[in-house]
Amino acid sequence: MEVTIEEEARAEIKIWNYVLGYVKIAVVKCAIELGIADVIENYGSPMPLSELATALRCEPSRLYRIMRFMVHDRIFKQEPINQHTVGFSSTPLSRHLIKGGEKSMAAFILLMSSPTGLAPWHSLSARVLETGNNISPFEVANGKDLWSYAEANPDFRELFNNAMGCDARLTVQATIEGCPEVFDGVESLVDVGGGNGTALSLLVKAFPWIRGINFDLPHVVAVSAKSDSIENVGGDMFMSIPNADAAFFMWVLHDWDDEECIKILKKCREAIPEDKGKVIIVEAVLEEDKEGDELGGVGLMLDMTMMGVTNKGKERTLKEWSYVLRQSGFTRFNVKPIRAVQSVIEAYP
Ligand SMILES: C[S@@+](CC[C@H](N)C(=O)[O-])C[C@H]1O[C@@H](n2cnc3c(N)ncnc32)[C@H](O)[C@@H]1O
Ligand SMILES: O=c1cc(-c2ccc(O)cc2)oc2c(O)c(O)ccc12
Repeated sequence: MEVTIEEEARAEIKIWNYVLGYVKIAVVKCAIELGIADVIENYGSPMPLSELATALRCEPSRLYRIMRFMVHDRIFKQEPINQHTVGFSSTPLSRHLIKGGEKSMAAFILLMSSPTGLAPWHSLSARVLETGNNISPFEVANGKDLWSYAEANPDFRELFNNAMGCDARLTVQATIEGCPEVFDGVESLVDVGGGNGTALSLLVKAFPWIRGINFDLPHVVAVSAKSDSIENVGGDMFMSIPNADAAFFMWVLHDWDDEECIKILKKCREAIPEDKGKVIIVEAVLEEDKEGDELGGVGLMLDMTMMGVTNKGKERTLKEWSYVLRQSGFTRFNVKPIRAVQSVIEAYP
């Protein structure tokens, strides 16, 4: 088939985007480390380069080049201050770079751009080969699987748990806004693999009738947030799960293969009441590839991440979720899309 000049031109632009693909994460890492988004947000009106450079103690011409890149990528806006000067302003995107902000993804970006975060990507091809077995690129690079490595390295554990907390804040907010009815009548909720407790603390705040149990590996809950309405319980979800009206799983089942998910979900069935119990699963549901479906593209990148960092984890289609749930003894389920890469799946015994 004939290739048009436009197609060839688009291909060349696209290949340069792959060649220089690391630049975007390098620049946002730099912006987070310098605190650029924090300073511009606090300034409250368009901030001139000279003041930004002074506040951050940066060399103005190099800071200008960083800002020019981020304005081009629509991270910041450039707006006139007067006839002669322009200043930089925040955008919804730049607010994700504010450290500790409620929409912050800063800790996630710091995880992904850290040496440990980048290490898995050097051995993805080995994983795909027939000889690749079930050892993840993460384990090849770090000598241990993700969970054992996190247990042995407190600094990495904190980086990882803080990164997951970033997503939890955004996704739980989207869940609360998108399908609050899921939590009606739920008096006790166990968050299985709840990490540092970010998700559960937001859920009990939004739905104050819920008594929460944050359940994770013992070394994780040892440093999880403490509160009156949440009990932290350490254990292994493959062995047993604390009893509750409902079990909540966010970004946990995609870390495991079907057989492992079925084991976990069978333990979960034992933990919830047969009549009014349910599981609430917050995970991506992959769909057929649709042109321009940006969220679908994020789901597929997440699937690559699962291939890189877990030994057997993967993202699942609706058919694959249906298989896992039915094999675990759940008779019916529904899927609720929310404003996130994940959807909310409610499944009943
Ligand atoms: C990707 S994180 C998700 C954390 C949290 N649900 C969130 O979305 O922010 C997966 C969690 O599963 C936990 N986990 C791994 N193996 C586990 C096990 N055998 N029993 C209980 N939790 C486990 C990890 O410690 C980690 O906190
Ligand atoms: O988005 C992620 C990223 C990771 C990750 C990346 C790099 C590393 O060196 C370790 C972990 O892990 C994730 C994960 O386990 C998960 O359940 C969801 C998302 C991510």
